[in-house]
Amino acid sequence: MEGNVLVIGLGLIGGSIALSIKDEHKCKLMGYDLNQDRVRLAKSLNVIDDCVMTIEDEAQAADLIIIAVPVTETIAVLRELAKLKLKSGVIITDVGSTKKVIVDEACNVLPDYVDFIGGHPMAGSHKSGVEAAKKDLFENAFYVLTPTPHTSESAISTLEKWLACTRSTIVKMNAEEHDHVAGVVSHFPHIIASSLVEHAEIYHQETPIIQDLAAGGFKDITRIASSNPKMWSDILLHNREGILQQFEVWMDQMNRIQESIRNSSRDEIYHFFEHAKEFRDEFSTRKGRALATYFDLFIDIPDSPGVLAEITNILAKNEINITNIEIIESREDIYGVLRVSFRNENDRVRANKLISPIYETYILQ
Ligand SMILES: NC(=O)C1=CN([C@@H]2O[C@H](COP(=O)(O)OP(=O)(O)OC[C@H]3O[C@@H](n4cnc5c(N)ncnc54)[C@H](O)[C@@H]3O)[C@@H](O)[C@H]2O)C=CC1
Ligand SMILES: O=C(O)C(=O)Cc1ccc(O)cc1
Repeated sequence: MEGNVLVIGLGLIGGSIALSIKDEHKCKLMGYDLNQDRVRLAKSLNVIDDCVMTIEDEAQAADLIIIAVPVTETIAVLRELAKLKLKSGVIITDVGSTKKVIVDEACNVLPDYVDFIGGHPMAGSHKSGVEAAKKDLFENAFYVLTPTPHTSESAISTLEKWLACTRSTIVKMNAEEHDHVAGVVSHFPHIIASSLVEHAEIYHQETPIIQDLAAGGFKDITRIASSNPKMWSDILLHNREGILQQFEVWMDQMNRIQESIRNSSRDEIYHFFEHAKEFRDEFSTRKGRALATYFDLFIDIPDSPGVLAEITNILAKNEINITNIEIIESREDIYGVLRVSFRNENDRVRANKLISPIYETYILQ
């Protein structure tokens, strides 16, 4: 694709889309952020071709505008864009984690000659900022678009062509459906993750060793509690009604398991875990990966000096980039497990071919 692209909001998501588009399309990629330091950082990191000091400067020349700011700010940006004389046929999209309020506002304020299509790449991280952006962030994740019955087919198809570079799986649904689904798999779980951390904190005051012993499962289930509190407050207030309904269902479920434990009802407790396990185990066999773009290779390593260097050297010599590396368990008497994360499936497959003849490797599906 060719044209002028303007990304408004140069954080984790805006930065990642900008990198991906810049890598694939012959376009001029301009970036704007309320925080001018962020714009300059994005320029020095080569995330954008040029800095924009006010939205007016470039919005009027843009063929594609991507709004990648917190959801309440998205409303303010839409109102600002509505005051400008934009190019006829310009496509405006956003990346917000909620859709109904945003799509309704876009329909209300934008003129008819502009095509707005709500968007939500369902992948990311608890990190923020352009410094955490990566061009493969959305690879293999779902990317939801929420056209309305009035959205032109040609605008949807043009946006899909622009976004093909993300190598995500695009799915279309209406904004209400999106908010319901995102509420269940993303918004509500963020509340639970943070409440588990708060729960531990209550006991930690009397028993400080809790913080040291919190490991494995607790860390996995609460990783997202380290996300940006401002971003998540905005999301919950946008999806307020849906979230409130889910509280009812959740409380009911908690009451039921509490009751089963109170009655020492082994069968009911067993079924609670069994049922959850069965549904959870189905996730990994389904195509596409929502909310995660990690390509991990697990390697059994002896706990001896030089092993890490050996593995990273092999990968470096073969020009395979590592996005993360972590020793999961390392004790003197047993093998440790190294988790090495890659940008994409191809890198993981290549790494596995190189490492598996030397050490035992695993790929968890
Ligand atoms: N973080 C994640 O994993 C995901 C986030 N999202 C959505 O993407 C959007 C952006 O999130 P992140 O990139 O994570 O946040 P971020 O905090 O990394 O970046 C947001 C950027 O927007 C800028 N900004 C704020 N208000 C602005 C305004 N009025 N005009 C211009 N710039 C403004 C901030 O200075 C910041 O640089 C949010 O709507 C969020 O719901 C969607 C998918 C995943
Ligand atoms: O860190 C994680 O796993 C996330 O949950 C990332 C995320 C955050 C917000 C979204 O709207 C979608 C994905």
